[in-house]
Amino acid sequence: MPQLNWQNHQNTLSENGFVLLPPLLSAAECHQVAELFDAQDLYRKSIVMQQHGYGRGEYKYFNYPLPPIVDGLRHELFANVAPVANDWNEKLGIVLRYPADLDSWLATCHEAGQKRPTPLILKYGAGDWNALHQDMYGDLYFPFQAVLFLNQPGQDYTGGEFVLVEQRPRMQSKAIVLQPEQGQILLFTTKYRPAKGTRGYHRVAMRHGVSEVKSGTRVNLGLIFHDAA
Ligand SMILES: O=C(O)CCC(=O)C(=O)O
Ligand SMILES: [Fe+2]
Repeated sequence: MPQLNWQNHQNTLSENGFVLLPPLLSAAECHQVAELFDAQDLYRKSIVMQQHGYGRGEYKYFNYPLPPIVDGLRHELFANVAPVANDWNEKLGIVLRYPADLDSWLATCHEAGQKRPTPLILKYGAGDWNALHQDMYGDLYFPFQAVLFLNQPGQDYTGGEFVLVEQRPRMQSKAIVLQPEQGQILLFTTKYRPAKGTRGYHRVAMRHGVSEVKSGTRVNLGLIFHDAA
């Protein structure tokens, strides 16, 4: 991964509950990752979203061992946002602290029975979309997750914006709509973020989804840092 100004990105993530990193992968590298969608033997489970009421489209959970690029990004991102995760838990009065490295955190997940890998690859064609949701797979969770955008909007697909919704307590929700470039990574809140009020911090729940793809194909890589029960 090229050198990033992590201090700035950590601050933005902490303040807003999401941060869009500058493009980190070339178009050719994105293409290679997107092609994994059709690889045999890499996956533990395939989901056809319309069969579950999740929207429309298909996604697949990788099996261990993860492809090196997926594993490398998962480790590098975790190490750089774990300090923000700990700061959030402190602000929200949650006692759990995350270790500095992903392997120690995954060992904790595995000991608690959350052993199945959660990184996934999603493919949407025209008419496909992803309903607003949260990716919880057990009691243990990490407060951030990431998506890597593998196609170029306007060129490879139209529509298919990434949508974040903040469910503010006793107020109407706020929507954030993003259309990142190919090769960008978005880090965002998995469950809730701390927001400062008059009496300290309170929890603002966040959900994410994808608006309907109007044309073309949109493939994304999802990186979730807790494993699944
Ligand atoms: O396709 C997307 O951008 C959303 C993927 C998603 O929901 C996830 O990675 O958890
Ligand atoms: Fe998701």
